[in-house]
Amino acid sequence: MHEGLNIRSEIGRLRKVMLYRPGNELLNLSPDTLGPLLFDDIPFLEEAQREHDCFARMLADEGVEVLYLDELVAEALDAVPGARAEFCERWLDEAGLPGRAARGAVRELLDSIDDTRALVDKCIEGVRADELDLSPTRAASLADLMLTDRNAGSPLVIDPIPNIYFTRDTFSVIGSGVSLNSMLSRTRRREGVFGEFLLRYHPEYGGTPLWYTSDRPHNIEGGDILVLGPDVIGVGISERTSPAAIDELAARLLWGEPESGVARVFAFSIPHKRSFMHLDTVFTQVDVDTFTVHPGILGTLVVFELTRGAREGEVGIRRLDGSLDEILARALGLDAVRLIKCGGDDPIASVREQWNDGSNTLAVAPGRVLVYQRNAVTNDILSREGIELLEIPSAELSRGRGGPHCMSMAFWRDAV
Ligand SMILES: NC(=O)NCCC[C@H](N)C(=O)O
Repeated sequence: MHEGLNIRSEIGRLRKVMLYRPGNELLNLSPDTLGPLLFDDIPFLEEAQREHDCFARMLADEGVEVLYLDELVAEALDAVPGARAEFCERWLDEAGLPGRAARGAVRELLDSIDDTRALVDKCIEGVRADELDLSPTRAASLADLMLTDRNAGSPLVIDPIPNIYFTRDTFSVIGSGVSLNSMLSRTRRREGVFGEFLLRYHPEYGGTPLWYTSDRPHNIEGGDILVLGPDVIGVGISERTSPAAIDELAARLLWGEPESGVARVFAFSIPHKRSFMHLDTVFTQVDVDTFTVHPGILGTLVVFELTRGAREGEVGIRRLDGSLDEILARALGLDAVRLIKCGGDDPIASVREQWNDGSNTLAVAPGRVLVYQRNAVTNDILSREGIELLEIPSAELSRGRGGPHCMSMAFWRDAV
């Protein structure tokens, strides 16, 4: 048993991880909502679940304890009297439902669900108008009527939360604390509520030190945070993560109480576009001195190092010169690191496989990583370079634009 949280690297033997198995929320995706809900296509649910179960089984076979987000949230809500009702109200606020009567009808629907995990799953699934008892006579406002009128409104009163299977993003374990992230998009901000309650009320994880909180105005997402070593993290300045959020996070990690153990924060500026969405779609660590990288990033990077400044509470910032491998070697305290290019030197394979998360790997131990099976060119190169691969079937899971690293939140790793 590994109690609590302990993440001081990206590669130490993985002991405990949090996943979320895709569920009925994917059935509430439709062509018109793909854009705002950040999907590129609609996955075939049954197959996505089969692939995800295979992912979870491979982790378990490696001796990793696999926890599920919805189960943890349900345990948290059951642990404290009143937590379930508080969660429902908070989730309703975040859903942004305009009509008062509609809100009451959704609350009734939630209250009719006995099992708390089923309640949590319902909140992820979304709510359709035809599930509600909201006759025109009960509707209190135009907003209520528009929500439920077959000809005027959308069939969905509350959207699904389909990206929640990317558990990497809404909160990030750093050391034995957590950055509860402030997500950029509306759909992903709604995910934050689940982490918030887990970290507030869960018997084991409640009371975890928070290095950042989701109510902060500056956006930061977990895919941009890589724990490179016991005292050093990397953060992407990206489409999703603003420099101001990194300033705040760094100040807290470097100076706050309780101590985080972090003494250096490397901020990597990456292009603001969907294929480079987060730092972990650009590079991930596969061994003590080895990373797999998107070749598109080589040569274009601006990097800063943030450390304690001279005066209490002050953060010193230095712009770093050098290539990505030199900067990563400096961060890890090594003479050199090896970068393995996603897709090798083939310009089409490299962009195609990066689009399908070829450089988004999850290490279960140094030199042993989970990868998507579909990225054959990259996987072949990694194997030839001596990295042991566990390949996950990935035809459907990849349609959400995230790989094994995005689909997992590591809770506990042994020291390297
Ligand atoms: N860390 C990651 O890169 N996560 C993948 C998130 C994919 C999701 N569809 C999103 O756009 O946020």
